[in-house]
Amino acid sequence: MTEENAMSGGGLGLELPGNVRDFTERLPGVIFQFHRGLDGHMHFPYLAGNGTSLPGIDRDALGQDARHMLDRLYDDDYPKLMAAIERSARWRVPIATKFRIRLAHGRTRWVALRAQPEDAQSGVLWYGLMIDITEQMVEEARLRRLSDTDDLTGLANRRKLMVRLAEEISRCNRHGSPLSLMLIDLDHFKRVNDTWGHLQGDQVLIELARLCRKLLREEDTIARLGGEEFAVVLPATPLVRSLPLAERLRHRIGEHPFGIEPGQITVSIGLAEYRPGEPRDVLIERADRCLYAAKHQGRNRVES
Ligand SMILES: Nc1nc2c(ncn2[C@@H]2O[C@H](COP(=O)(O)OP(=O)(O)OP(=O)(O)O)[C@@H](O)[C@H]2O)c(=O)[nH]1
Repeated sequence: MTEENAMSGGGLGLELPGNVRDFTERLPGVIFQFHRGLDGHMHFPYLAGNGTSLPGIDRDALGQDARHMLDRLYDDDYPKLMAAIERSARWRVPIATKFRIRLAHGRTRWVALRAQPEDAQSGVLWYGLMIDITEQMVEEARLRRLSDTDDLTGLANRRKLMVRLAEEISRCNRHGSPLSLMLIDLDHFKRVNDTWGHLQGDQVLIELARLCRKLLREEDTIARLGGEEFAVVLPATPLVRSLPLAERLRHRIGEHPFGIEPGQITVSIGLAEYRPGEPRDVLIERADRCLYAAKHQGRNRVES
């Protein structure tokens, strides 16, 4: 069978436009054969497509050595792709993965790769395709940001906080590192709204978020749980360190003008340190009980 016949649409009577090379070079992606030899050497015996996903990468060089592409992968993505290739070679299962690649002029593109392995005389041969999915990934990241963010303050929202807390708890249980959870609630916020109006109330919430961001570390996740309640996840922080931090935060908030006058805005804070093995909700309940105690004992205070 000639190359043309093989691609001619079989019994459907469809004619391939032009020759196969013209056809493949117009595809909005790349089709390829990828070979890994018994000695581990990798190369692309065949590579065709309009190449939009690979500008700056010399195709002829890839025909000799796949490293010309693999060397451009992001550090995090390289081991992921290597593991996918290894798994596919060992179990003869298809590869379905995606990775980021650095192209000419500092550009980064996301590439989706699908490939089917076959036994080859001197190793494994994959037949596959690569498609540029950068736009889709950018849009996904935008939507994820939206669904993780509190509209008013730009902080993480409750959903995001729960995810981060679960991640940090699992890290604690694995490595035994300390973790604190801080719940912050504005005192008499209803009075603030009633006295200065809801818009000014909103400004207070925005300013409080800014102040927390400024006073806390980059690794700390600050979230607005809703209304006038906030939470902070403090990784690698035992109570002996989070307690003075909470006191400092409370103090700084109390003396901040907030566009009204200093002393009008105060917060109550409940603080709890994670106990290894404890479920997430129990930690939250303990911090919440401390917050309740702080309110009950007169507000503008920290309880742990
Ligand atoms: N401006 C503004 N106010 C909000 C928002 N969300 C909740 N609030 C107000 O926050 C107030 C919360 O009132 P309460 O739950 O009684 O609590 P509080 O007045 O802060 O009293 P304590 O918490 O007991 O000190 C209500 O007046 C809500 O309307 C918001 O997004 N913007």
